[in-house]
Amino acid sequence: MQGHLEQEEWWFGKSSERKIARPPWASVTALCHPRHKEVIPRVEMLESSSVPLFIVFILLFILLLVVLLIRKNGTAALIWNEIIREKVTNFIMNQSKEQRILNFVLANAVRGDPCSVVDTIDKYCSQKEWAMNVGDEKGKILDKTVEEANPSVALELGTYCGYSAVRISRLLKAGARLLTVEFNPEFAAIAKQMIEFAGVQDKECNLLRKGSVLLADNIIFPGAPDFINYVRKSPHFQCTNYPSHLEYMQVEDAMEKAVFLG
Ligand SMILES: C[S@@+](CC[C@H](N)C(=O)[O-])C[C@H]1O[C@@H](n2cnc3c(N)ncnc32)[C@H](O)[C@@H]1O
Repeated sequence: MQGHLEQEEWWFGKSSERKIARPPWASVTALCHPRHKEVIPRVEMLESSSVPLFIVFILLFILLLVVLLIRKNGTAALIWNEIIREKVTNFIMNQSKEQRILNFVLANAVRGDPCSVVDTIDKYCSQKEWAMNVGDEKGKILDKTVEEANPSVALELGTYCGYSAVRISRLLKAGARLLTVEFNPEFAAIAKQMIEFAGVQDKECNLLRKGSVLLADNIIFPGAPDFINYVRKSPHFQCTNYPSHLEYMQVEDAMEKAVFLG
C-alpha cells in the first residue's frame, strides 16, 4: 500500500526508512494518512524564504535592545554618542561636532538673541547630535538658581560650546559679570564665537564671598564625588540637590546647589 501513495502526500517517503533530522527552528507534529493507521511524524521546516525573515527579526530585536540600552544607560549612551557615532561623523565630515553645532547656530539662530542661540543649540543636540551642554531640563534649574541668586558676578568652570554661558548671561542683571573658563582650546574657540554671536560677553570676577552660589552639573553621571563630599560635609556650604536627567537623555542625573555661608 505504501508504494501506491502519491509522492506529494508524504514528505519523506516511507516512515520505516525515515531519519528525521530536526534543526532547532523546526517543529515536529504527527501526520496520519487517511488510508493508514500509521502515525507519521512530520517535520515542519521553516521554508527557506522564512529564514532571512527570521534573521531580520532577530537583528531588529537586538537593535531594539541596543537602542533601549543607549537611552537608559549613561555609559552606553556616552560610548555610542561620544566614541562611535561622533568619531565616524567627524571622519566623514572632516569637522568636529562642536564646529557643527556652531555652524548650525550661525545658520539658524538670530544674531544678538541669546534665547534664540540657546533654543537652537537645544534643537540641534536633541534632534541631531548629543552634546554635553547642560541642556534644557537642567537648564531650567540653572535659570532658577541664577534668578534666585541674582548675582553681580557669576563664575562658570567648563564652558564647552558656550551654551550655559549664554544661558546664564541672558538672565544677568545690567552691569553683572560672567567669567567662564574652558581648558580645551578648541572648545574655547567655539565658545568665543558662540558668545559673540549671542551678543553677550565674558568679563572678570572675584572668587567666593558669603552668599556665593555654586551650581554643579553631572553630579550623578559621570559624577562629582569629591565635590559633593566636600560641600556636603563642609559647615561653610548649605546644599540642595535637584534630581534630573543627563542632558537630552533619560539617564538619571542631578544638580547640586551649594551656597557659601562664609
Ligand atoms: C559638561 S561640559 C560643560 C558644559 C557647559 N557648562 C554647558 O552647559 O554648555 C564640561 C566642560 O568642562 C571642561 N573642563 C573640564 N575640566 C576643566 C578644568 N579643570 N578647567 C576648565 N575646564 C574644564 C571640559 O573641557 C568641558 O568642556
